[in-house]
Amino acid sequence: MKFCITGGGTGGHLMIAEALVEAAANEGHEAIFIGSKSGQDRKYFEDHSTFSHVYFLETTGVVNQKGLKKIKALWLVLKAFFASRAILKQHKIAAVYSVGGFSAAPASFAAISRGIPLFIHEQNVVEGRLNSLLKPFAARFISAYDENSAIKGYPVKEEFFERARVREKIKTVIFLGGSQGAKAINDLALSVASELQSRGVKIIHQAGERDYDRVKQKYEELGVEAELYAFTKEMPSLMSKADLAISRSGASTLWELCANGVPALFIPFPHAASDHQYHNARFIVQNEMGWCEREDEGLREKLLLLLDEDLSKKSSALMEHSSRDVAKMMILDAYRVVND
Ligand SMILES: CC(=O)N[C@H]1[C@@H](OP(=O)(O)OP(=O)(O)OC[C@H]2O[C@@H](n3ccc(=O)[nH]c3=O)[C@H](O)[C@@H]2O)O[C@H](CO)[C@@H](O)[C@@H]1O
Repeated sequence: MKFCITGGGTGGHLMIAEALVEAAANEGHEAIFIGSKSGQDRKYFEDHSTFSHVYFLETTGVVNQKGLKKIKALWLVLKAFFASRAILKQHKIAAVYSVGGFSAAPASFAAISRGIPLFIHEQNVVEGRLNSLLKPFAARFISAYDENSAIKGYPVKEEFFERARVREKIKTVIFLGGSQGAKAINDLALSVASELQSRGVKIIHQAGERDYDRVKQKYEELGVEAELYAFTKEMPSLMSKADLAISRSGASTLWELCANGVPALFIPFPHAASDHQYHNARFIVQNEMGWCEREDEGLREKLLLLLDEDLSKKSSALMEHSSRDVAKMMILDAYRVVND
């Protein structure tokens, strides 16, 4: 069967697109991609991907624009909608899978207008605006936070499951700032680094490209040995070494920690759309699988208090809450819906 996978803008959406195209290929299906010239879509898929064809249309976000800019953005979406209709027809697409983000709009509306089943993957607890708008027209709306979702769980790479283990005592802490790094988390790490070292707790720290040099220098000044990264491709092995994470609550990171069994103190990015990182983290807290604190709430003391916790209950609960092969299940489910 031929799929079209659409959406993107940031890594959070594009990684799901990547998981889906790989799952589709493993099941013997073909997939094309429709994304945008803006955002990171081209960086991900232009030169190298499992997609048979990739299209990057000229679109920008509509929601946050005003006045003339909004009209121009809508005009671009309209042009891209007609281009997407033609692409879907040319490739005889049987199903469109949206991973959200503004670049999903043209191909999603094109699917609806052609009567092609539309499937949506929502990464966050708070629905994106486009996803909410399209939900009533979708054949499926997949969300890891919704008990009624046709597929349970979040597409996470197998390596995170393979290296999973139940955590008990805290011997290693990992600080994670999301794909961009987070200054607030870097500052927190530096404020507790000496104390951690004196208690024999090892530090792994992903600081982000922008703040890397400053953080490196500060660790040197403190005389603290930390395993420091700007951006790393070794996330599965680094997470597996850690017993506790101090992390932003971007959806992919959150579910990777879950799959690997690493309990976390989440510190949500305060400016995320509709505060969605806070709500992602609250989902974990409500299920008694971790902690969440706002950036400004005496974080150092709270972190130090956590160091004596026995993590085994939370760690086991996280592992029980994650499902393997979610991307594969999404593809199998879409195939069934289309062929029923
Ligand atoms: C600021 C913002 O709005 N971010 C959003 C963006 O997340 P963003 O893409 O920033 O963050 P996520 O946590 O979802 O994903 C980050 C991914 O990058 C990987 N990684 C990170 C650092 C590193 O050094 N190496 C590495 O491989 C992580 O393992 C993870 O797989 O999309 C997500 C999904 O819609 C949202 O939940 C986030 O809130």
